[in-house]
Amino acid sequence: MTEPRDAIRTARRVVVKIGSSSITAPQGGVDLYRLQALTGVIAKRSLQGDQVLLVSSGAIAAGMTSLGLTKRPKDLATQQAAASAGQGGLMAAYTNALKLHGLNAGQVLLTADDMHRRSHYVNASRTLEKLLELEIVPIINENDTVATDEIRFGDNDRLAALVAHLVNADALILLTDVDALYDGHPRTPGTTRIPVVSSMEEITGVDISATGSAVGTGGMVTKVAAAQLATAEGIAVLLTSAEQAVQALAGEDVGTLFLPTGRKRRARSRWLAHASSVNGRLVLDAGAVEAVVQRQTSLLPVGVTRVEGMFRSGDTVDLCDPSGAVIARGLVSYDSTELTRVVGRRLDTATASARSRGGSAVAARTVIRRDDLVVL
Ligand SMILES: Nc1ncnc2c1ncn2[C@@H]1O[C@H](COP(=O)(O)OP(=O)(O)O)[C@@H](O)[C@H]1O
Ligand SMILES: N[C@@H](CCC(=O)OP(=O)(O)O)C(=O)O
Repeated sequence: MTEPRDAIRTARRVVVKIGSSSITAPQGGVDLYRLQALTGVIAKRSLQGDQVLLVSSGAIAAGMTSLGLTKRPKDLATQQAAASAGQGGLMAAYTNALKLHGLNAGQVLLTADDMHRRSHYVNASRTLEKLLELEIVPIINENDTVATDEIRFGDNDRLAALVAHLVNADALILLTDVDALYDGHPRTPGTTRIPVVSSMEEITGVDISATGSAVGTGGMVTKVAAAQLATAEGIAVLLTSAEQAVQALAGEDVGTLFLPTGRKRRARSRWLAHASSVNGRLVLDAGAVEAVVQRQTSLLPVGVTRVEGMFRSGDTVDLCDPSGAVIARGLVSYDSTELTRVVGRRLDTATASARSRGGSAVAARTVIRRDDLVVL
């Protein structure tokens, strides 16, 4: 019988995420000792022939010393300045540490837009694939210096899950300053480690609200959300402390293992379901909901009852059932103004109807092709 943690031990492509608190000091600056311990673990796995990508936080915390700060800055501009001052040194530390093992590191800084836009996403995927092919260890972080409050990931746990989708990883390892998810705040007496989570419902009552270290951002909430994102796409997730990284990668019974809850889908579907940004909503009638969800057919104008939001052809829109619940997502082949003129019409009558209603003809066509649709 296979052990659940074999999924981690045997994974060929692994995304490891390390939090700020695990590679920097509480008052700022890179903690070289702990960074080298981490690179030792990554190098061992890489030299075994597996592919490891590292998502590393810590630029802001690393840059605090250059700015003369002893606390993580709260405002965006100072965070960006700290990240700018810190990212170079952080990357240099990784480059030097991996070199000791004969490995090269490649820096990849991503913005939320790189995930939202299909062309950027595909481009990022190509870059990462090339780095892996060349046996260069990708070291990924958010491009903090150009991110604004509205368009930032904010936490690297989500970024790590999206990177795991992007490269179709077999496993995601979230390394932090606590050795596992506990059934309450770990500082509360009597709380115990949760070794395995098979479905997110199992942990709905668990208190994950307390925030963690002085330099970290999301606490446990963002880690559980990241685990949910990755496991939904068939990726096993192991959450543990940086100190237990060796045991975690060896498949030992440490940390919390989140088992895959969904099947691996096509790359395009993964992107549509989790990374693309949604620009509008189409409300469908019951027949169209059944066609899209059960029979997985393309969506035709006749099944659309309402168009909400302003979008262009090629944008992502949510599909809702008559009660407004989102049931699917897809790439729409009409602008919103065009689509408004043909909703509810059969393909053969839509063109004429559009001409009579709007003046100019709209060539009636499929609203969303089945290949451009993902059921949620
Ligand atoms: N139920 C829980 N189990 C374990 N840790 C928890 C729980 N609830 C909150 N936490 C907190 O989450 C923290 C980890 O988050 P954070 O400091 O943001 O880490 P990182 O910098 O690695 O991203 C832990 O230090 C812990 O205090
Ligand atoms: N991009 C930021 C990290 C943001 C973040 O998610 O931090 P953490 O909660 O420590 O993983 C940085 O490099 O400082």
